[in-house]
Amino acid sequence: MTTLYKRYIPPKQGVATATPPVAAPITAKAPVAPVTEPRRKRERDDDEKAERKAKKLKKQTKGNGSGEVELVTAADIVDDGETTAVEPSTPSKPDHSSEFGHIKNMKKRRKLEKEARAARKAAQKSSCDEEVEPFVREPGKDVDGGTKFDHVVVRTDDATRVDKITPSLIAEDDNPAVQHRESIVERLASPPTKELSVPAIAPAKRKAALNVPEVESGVASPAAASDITPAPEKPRKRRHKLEAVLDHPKDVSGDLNAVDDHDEHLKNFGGVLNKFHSSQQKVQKRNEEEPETIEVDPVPAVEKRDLVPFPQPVNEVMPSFAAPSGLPDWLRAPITVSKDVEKTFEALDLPKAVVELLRFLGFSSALPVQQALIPLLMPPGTQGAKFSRVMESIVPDIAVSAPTGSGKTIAYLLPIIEALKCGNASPQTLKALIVVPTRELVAQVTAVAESLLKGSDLTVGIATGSSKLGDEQQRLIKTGSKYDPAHYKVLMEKAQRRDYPPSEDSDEFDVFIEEMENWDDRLEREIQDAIHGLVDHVPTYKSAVDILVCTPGRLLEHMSSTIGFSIVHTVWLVLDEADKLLDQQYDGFLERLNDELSRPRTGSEQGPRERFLRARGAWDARFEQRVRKVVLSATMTRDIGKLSALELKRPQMVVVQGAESDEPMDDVQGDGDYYELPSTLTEYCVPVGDGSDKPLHLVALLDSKILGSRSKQVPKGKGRAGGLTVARSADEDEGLKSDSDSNASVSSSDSSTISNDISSHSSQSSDDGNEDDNKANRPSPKSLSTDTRASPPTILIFTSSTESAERLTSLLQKLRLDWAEWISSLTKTSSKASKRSSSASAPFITIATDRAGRGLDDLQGRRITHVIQYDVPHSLTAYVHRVGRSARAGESGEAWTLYTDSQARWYVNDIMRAPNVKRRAPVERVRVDAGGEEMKAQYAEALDGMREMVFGK
Ligand SMILES: Nc1ncnc2c1ncn2[C@@H]1O[C@H](COP(=O)(O)OP(=O)(O)OP(=O)(O)O)[C@@H](O)[C@H]1O
Repeated sequence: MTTLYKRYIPPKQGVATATPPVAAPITAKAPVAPVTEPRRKRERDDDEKAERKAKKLKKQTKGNGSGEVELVTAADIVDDGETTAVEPSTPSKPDHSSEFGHIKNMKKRRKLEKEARAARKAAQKSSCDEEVEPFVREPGKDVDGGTKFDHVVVRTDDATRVDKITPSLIAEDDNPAVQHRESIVERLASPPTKELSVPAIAPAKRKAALNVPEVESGVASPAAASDITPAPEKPRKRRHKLEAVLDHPKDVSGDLNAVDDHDEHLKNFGGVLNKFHSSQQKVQKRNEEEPETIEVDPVPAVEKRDLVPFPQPVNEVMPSFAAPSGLPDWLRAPITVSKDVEKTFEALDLPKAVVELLRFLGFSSALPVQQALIPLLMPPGTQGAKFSRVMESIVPDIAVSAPTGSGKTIAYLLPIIEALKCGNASPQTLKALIVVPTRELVAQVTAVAESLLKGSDLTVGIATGSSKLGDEQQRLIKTGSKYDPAHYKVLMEKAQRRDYPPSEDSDEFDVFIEEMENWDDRLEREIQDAIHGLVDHVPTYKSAVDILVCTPGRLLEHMSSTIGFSIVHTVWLVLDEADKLLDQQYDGFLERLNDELSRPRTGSEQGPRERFLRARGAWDARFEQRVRKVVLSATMTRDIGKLSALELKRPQMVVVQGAESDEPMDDVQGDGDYYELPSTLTEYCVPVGDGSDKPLHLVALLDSKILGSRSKQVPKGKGRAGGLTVARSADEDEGLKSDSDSNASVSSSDSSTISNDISSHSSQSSDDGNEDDNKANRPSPKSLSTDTRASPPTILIFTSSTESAERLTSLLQKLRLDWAEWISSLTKTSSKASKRSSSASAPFITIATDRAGRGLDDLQGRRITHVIQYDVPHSLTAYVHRVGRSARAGESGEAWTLYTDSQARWYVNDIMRAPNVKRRAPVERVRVDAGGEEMKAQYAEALDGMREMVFGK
C-alpha cells in the first residue's frame, strides 16, 4: 500500500549517504494494517499497558457522555500500534490522583496531561457540531476526480476543513519528525488554516526545484516508496489515530476490527467528509472557470556560440591628456603670442595715419603683445580689426599677461583711441576709463595717450591724489548754464531752507530734515553755481575729457562727490596692473565701479538720441553700448575667484611668451600663476651677512660694479668701499650655511682683487673656473656692464619704506660726497624724483619705495639700466615688477638684490629658485667687500651726523 502522507524519519547520523532513503510506511491501527505493511509490534511495559487501559476507560466514559463525538484525548495520540521513538521513561513516584498517575515519567505524564486538556477543550468546542462520520479514502486517488493531492488531513475537531498538504510544504518544515505529534494536537486545537489548492507537482521535480535532498527531507517519491521495503527494525514514531483514519483504505477487508473502526470513523466524520466533498467540488468548479496558472520565471534562452575567442580591445597607444586644472577654458587655453614673431605696424593693416604716427613716435615694428592685442581691440569692422561689424555685440573682454616692459600701454591705448575717434558715443561724456595703481603710472600712461592723440580732438585727463580735488573737478568737468526757471526755483528754495531753517513746529521742518540728510557736495556745488549764475538759469555739467587716467581711490572720490562726473557713458574700462587692483587694499572699488557702469541711465544722463528714441518707444537694448573691459598685468593672476570680481564678459586671455629662452614655457611648474622675466634681464644677488654693514655693501656695489670709472676720485683720506670678489652662480652653492661661511673667507682672502677697474674684475670673473658650460652663453657681467654702461647708468634702488628710502638717501650722500648730486628719492612724500643730475651723461641714482615698482618706464626720460633691491621684496610678484623696471622693450638691464643671512632661505627658495618663474638664466651670486676699517669708521661718522640731524647734539 502506498500512503499519501509520508512521515519524516530522520536518517541515521553519519550514515546518510550509506543508507538509502527509506520511505517509512505509515499505517493505521494494528487491526487495519495493510497487508503490504506488516505491523510491527513491540512488547509494552506495565506503564504503557496501564496507560492504554486508562485511555480506553476514559474514552468509553466520554463517548457515553456525548454520544455524538468521539473524544480524542492525549492518550489516543500516544496510542500504540506503532513503533515509537519515545525516550525511555525514568522511574518516578506515581500520582494516583491524576488520570495519568500511573505513568512514572513525570515529564511524559505532564505532557500527556497537557495534551489531554487540549483535546478536551477541542472536544468541547466541537460538541455542538453534528455527528461526524469517519471516512476512509484511498490514498493517492483523486479526491473528487479533479486535482490529485499527495496527502489529505481531515480535521476532526471542527470537521469543517480539509487541508491538502503537498510535499513541498512538508519539505519546508524544518523538522517535521520532531514536531509531528505536537502539530497534530495543535491542529486539533487551532482555528482552521487556509485551504491550499496547489496542483500536485511530481515530488522528484519539486525536490529538484527546491534543492532539497530526499534523504534529508525524508519524503520519498511514490515510485521510490513502492520499490523500497521498509526495514522492520527502523524506529517508528507513534501516530495519531486520526492519521490512521486518513490512511485507512476503503477496501480493506479481512480484518473485522478494522471494519468496525472504519464504520465508527465514518459515523464520526461523515459530516466532515461531506463538507470536504462539497468544498472540493467548488474548488474544481472555480479551477475550471479560471484555470490556475503557476507563474514560472522564463528560462533565458541559451545563446549558442561557436568556440571562438572573445574579441579583445585593440592595444592602442592612448594620447596623453593634461590633468584637468579646474580652470575655465579661457584661462586654460589662452591666446599665446611668441616673442619670436616680428611684424611691422603696416603688417597689422592699421590705418595709414596711425602707422605714420607710430613711426613719428619712433615705433616701426609692433611688439608681440601689440601684434596680438591691437587687432582684438580695434573697433569691429574697421581696418586692422579682427572682428567684423556684425560681431560688435559679442566682442570679448580681454585679459593680458605679458612681461614687464613688453609694450602693453600702446597695445591698449592705440585701439581705444581709434575706436573713440570713429565711435558715435555722446559728446562731452567720459568714454574711456583707465585705472592704474599709482600716480606715477597715471602720469606715464597719460603721456603715452597724449602722444597717440596727436591730431585728434579727443582729450585725456588725469585724476590722482597728488592734486586738490577741487582743482581736478575744475579740469574734468565743464560747467555751462541753461534756462530752466522751475529747476532754478527749486534750487533757490533749497538754499533758503538750508540758510533759514523752518521752525521745528512747522510742517516744513520734516522736509528740511530730509533735505539735510541727502545734502552732499554735488548739490552744494549746483546751488552755489546757480546762485552765482544768471537768474532762472541752472548750471549744466559735462565731462571735459574723453579719456580719464586715474588711480582707484581718486576715482571713487569723483564718483561720489564731483557733480557732473559720470561713467554711465563709458564704453572702455582698462585696469592696468589688474592684479594689484584686485588686492585687498582696493576692496570695494571694483564693486562700486561695476555697479555704476551697469546701472540704467537717468533721464538727464541720456543723450538727445536716446531720449528721442525712448520717448517713441523705439529704444532697443542693441543700442546700448556696453563697456568693454581690458585687464593687464605682468603678473596676471589666474585665480578665477579674484578674476570673477572683474565681471568680464566672454573673456579671452592673451599670454605673451618670451623667446630666447633656454627652457620652454611648458617647463614652468605649477598649476597656479606663473611669471616671465624679460629675456634681456640679468639678475644678481649679493649676500650682506647680518646686514649691519649693508650701506657699505651698497656703496661697494655701486662703486665697483655699476658706476665704475664714472665714480669720482675719492678725496684724500676718505676710504672707498670694497671691491668685487669672486662671482659664482648661486646654484653652485651647496646650501645657505656654507654660503655664509664661504663669504667670510672669500672676502678676507680676496683683498687683492679690490679694484675699481671693471675690466680687471671682468677678466677675473671670466677666469673663474666655477663657470660651467651651461652658462657660457649667457652674458657675463663684463658684457652686460659694457651694454649698460653704453648709456649713463640710471639706477633705481628699492627700499622697504619711505623712512628707509629717506635715510638711505641721506646716508649715501654723506658716505660719498662725490655722488651727492646724482642721488634723489622717489617716495610718497616726494612728488617726483628730485632733479639733481647736472648733465645727461652723469649717472642718476633714485632711491624709491614699492610705489615705483609697477609700471614705471623711465626716470626723468632716462631708461633704467640698473635696479638694486636694497631691501628684499615682500613677495615674488613685487620682485617681478621691481626688476622689470629695467630691461624693457628689448633693452638690456641688470637687477641686483642684497639679502641678509636671515633672508637668505626665503630669497633662495621663493625668489631665486621659484618654480613658477621663467627666467633666461639663473641668478648669479656676487660677493662684494664691505670695505676696510677706514670705510667702517666713515660709516659710523655718517650715522652720527644723521643722528645729530634727528635728535640734535
Ligand atoms: N613698438 C614698440 N617698439 C619699441 N618700443 C616700444 C614699442 N612699444 C612700446 N615701446 C616701449 O616699450 C617700453 C615699455 O612699454 P610699456 O610701458 O607699455 O610696457 P608695459 O608692458 O606696460 O610694462 P609694465 O608691465 O612694466 O608696465 C616703453 O618705453 C615704450 O616706449
